[in-house]
Amino acid sequence: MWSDASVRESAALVAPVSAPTKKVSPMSGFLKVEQLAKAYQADKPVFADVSFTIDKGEFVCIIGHSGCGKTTILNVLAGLDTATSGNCFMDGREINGPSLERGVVFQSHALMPWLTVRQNIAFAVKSRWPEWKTPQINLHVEKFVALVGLLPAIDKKPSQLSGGMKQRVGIARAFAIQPKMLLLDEPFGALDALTRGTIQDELMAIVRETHQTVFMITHDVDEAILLADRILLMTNGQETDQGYRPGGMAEVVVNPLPRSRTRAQLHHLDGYYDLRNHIVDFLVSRAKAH
Ligand SMILES: Nc1ncnc2c1ncn2[C@@H]1O[C@H](COP(=O)(O)OP(=O)(O)OP(=O)(O)O)[C@@H](O)[C@H]1O
Repeated sequence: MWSDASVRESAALVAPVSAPTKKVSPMSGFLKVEQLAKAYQADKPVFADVSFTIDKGEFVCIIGHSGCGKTTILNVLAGLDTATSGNCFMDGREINGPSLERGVVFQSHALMPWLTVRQNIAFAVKSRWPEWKTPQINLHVEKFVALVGLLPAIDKKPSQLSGGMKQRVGIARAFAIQPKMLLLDEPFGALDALTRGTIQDELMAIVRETHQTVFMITHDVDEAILLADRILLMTNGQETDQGYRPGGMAEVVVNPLPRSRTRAQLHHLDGYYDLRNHIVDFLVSRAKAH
């Protein structure tokens, strides 16, 4: 899933803001996904009839077994892939290509190895605001590098950074273009547990502070419970006695835990185990991985 990450990310960074389109959606919500389907084989769609909305400032995670189509949905939202049928709208406009209105972070950080941290982020900032002069770009870059605690490494190249630091740069870059929406495809998947926890905390703090709208793929149930306001549960496509049934959205779970939750106290909160068991039960008995 990750081999084409740098191509996808570069496309997302350099593409112009999508032009307005005429289609208007009847559903409410900042992001609207309507009856999305993707089929590589016409008779066996990976998923079908996927509809959901995300409100402004909401953090939504999607969970499902490998192959159910999570990355495909994220790529369609990023404008890097097209659905076989259905529509996606953000802020009233149809998504029909990559746009700097949507920041994307992949599992592999997809930094340009020949550029320093500052230059990697400045590249994105210049694409977003071509009229800005160098001092303004530098100030802006420094602000977001500081946000992820990387000022001491700002003039280093990716090869001089640890995996966690590189992932922080990717997050700083996504935030620096001040997108209307952040799309995160397992951004912490390649990190060790300790680093992952620290960056989860940082991401949560920045998201809360900036009221960022986020759509994130994760395989980690605790990560979803910590970060998400709502968790989308997806089933895999499967053969049944009645024939092939495409994958789809089985359930949308609202996170009842207080938004002020932290990683350290999560396990002590009322409702945590009920929520966790519900999601794990879904994955074990209803999601049907192949
Ligand atoms: N270009 C392609 N051609 C054919 N099939 C594809 C293509 N891209 C993805 N698929 C298939 O579509 C299905 C969904 O892929 P996708 O990467 O969206 O799943 P996912 O839920 O993100 O999986 P993972 O959790 O492993 O990343 C998989 O069965 C995959 O093999």
